[in-house]
Amino acid sequence: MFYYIIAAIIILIDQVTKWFIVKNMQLGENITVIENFLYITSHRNRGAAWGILQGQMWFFYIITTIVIVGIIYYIKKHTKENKVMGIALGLMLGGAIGNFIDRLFRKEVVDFINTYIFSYDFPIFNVADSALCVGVVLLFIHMLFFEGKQEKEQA
Ligand SMILES: CCC[C@@H]1OC(=O)[C@@H](C)C[C@H](C)CCCCC(=O)CCC[C@@H](CC)/C=C/C=C(\COC)CC[C@@H](O)[C@@H](O)C[C@H](O)CNC1=O
Repeated sequence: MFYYIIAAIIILIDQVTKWFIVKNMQLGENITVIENFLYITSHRNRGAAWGILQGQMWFFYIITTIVIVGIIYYIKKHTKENKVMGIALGLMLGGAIGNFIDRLFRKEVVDFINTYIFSYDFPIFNVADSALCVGVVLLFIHMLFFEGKQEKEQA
């Protein structure tokens, strides 16, 4: 249950930040937060990461539904003993639903976090993307660490 609360908090923060950007910024408007590193830019993306598959909304609905069902199944099945796994899945669930809401009601995703990592202009993203990425990374770290530990115990 606790992991769904993490997802709900992510969805809330994601939707509130997107609502704020849509309400208070013109499309393309740019606010400098940290010169040459972090900007808030009002941006829209009708695709997935790096703008791939522009406009393929049905594809995104299907994939996101599969992702959401898969995460809920995993939360039910595998998070009795794995708290870290549960937190990772909760973050991913919140992120997936956050972008799903945008795709359903706006037919595009609102992005606004514009960073330059080592002067590479990383694609503009949002809170939902961040939660998805942190969740994915956490899941990999946990699987690497936990699987390793399990094998050691069994060995
Ligand atoms: C984060 C997944 C993208 C997110 O997937 C989702 O919604 C999921 C739930 C549904 C998708 C239809 C299915 C996954 C597609 C896989 C994918 O795309 C490969 C991703 C790799 C990933 C490593 C884990 C890179 C990261 C990139 C970015 C995130 O940087 C923090 C740049 C984000 C910007 O391009 C921004 O414009 C994107 C826009 O917000 C819409 N977001 C999505 O489609």
